[in-house]
Amino acid sequence: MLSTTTAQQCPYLPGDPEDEGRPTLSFERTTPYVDYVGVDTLLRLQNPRTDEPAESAFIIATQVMELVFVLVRERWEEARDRLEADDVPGALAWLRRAAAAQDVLNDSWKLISDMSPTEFNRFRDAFGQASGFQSYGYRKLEFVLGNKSAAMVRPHKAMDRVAEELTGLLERPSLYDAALRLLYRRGLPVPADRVERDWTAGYEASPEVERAWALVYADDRPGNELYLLAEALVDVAERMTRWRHLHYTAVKRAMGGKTGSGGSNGLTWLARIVEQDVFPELWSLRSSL
Ligand code: HEM
Ligand SMILES: N[C@@H](CC(=O)c1ccccc1NC=O)C(=O)O
Repeated sequence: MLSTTTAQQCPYLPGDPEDEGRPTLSFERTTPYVDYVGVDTLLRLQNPRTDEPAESAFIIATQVMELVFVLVRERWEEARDRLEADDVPGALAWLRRAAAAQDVLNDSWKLISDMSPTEFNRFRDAFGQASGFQSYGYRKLEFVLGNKSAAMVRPHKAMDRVAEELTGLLERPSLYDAALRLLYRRGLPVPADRVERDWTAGYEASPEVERAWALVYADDRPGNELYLLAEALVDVAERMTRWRHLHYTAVKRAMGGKTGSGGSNGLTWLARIVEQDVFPELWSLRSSL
């Protein structure tokens, strides 16, 4: 019963002779936790423009995804750098961690996946022309994966730092380029125009690259690190496509086939993106194995 609760039974009450081993309770200013994590700053970012509760969920889901985009990109960049350094086990470890972060990213759709058109309409006017299409965090992810397009830097031109970072990623080999360059160094018949090229150009699938991967798949023993690499890339690719598909379904559910706030024709445009395979040859080779 509550009334009989004594100081000894409560782990937080001070004055207990056996205080050691318990958490610190007094601080001069804020707590070190609030300082380190930036909790006050973080929570100041909650500024819904309407009273519709679904708007709060929409903003938080978007913010959560923007944060996890950063983690996924950092991990893919680590994996890319490990591949460029011929360290396949290192790359595999980073790809595994990236896939775990992608799982969290995909799970965060649950925060808004049941939003109805009526709820969405109650705050849709409030954000004007804002659209996820303008997310530079997402664009960086696409560039690191290898889906390059100079036109996609344009919306960010007025933000010098962002435009510079995007251009930097546009101009260097992607994660997939790094994997193909490694296959080449390991003696697989990757065509020369995939080993050195204008990295700003979009990736085009190639039958020769498919054949090179097929040679890797000929030895599926766990000791073949190139086979493990291929399958780790497929894990990443599948999760990316799943994100796009979850997005597509959320859009279909919340706004049907209406025009997007970013100016696209919405679902029709997003459907084309869902259909594009990530690391295309790693999927096409499965028809001939
Ligand atoms: C139910 C909620 C959502 C709806 C109705 C929606 C709607 C749309 C639409 C219609 C587009 C096409 C571009 C346009 O014309 O606006 C789009 C693009 C996009 N959205 Fe969403 N979205 C939702 C949630 C989210 C969330 C939570 C994120 C996470 C950041 C997000 C990120 C993106 C991105 C990155 C694009 C560009 C995709 C690409 O370029 O391939 N969206 N969204
Ligand atoms: N394109 C969406 C809105 C949208 O995308 C959006 C708007 C504001 C803040 C985040 C967004 N996220 C996702 O795409 C629409 O057409 O309503």
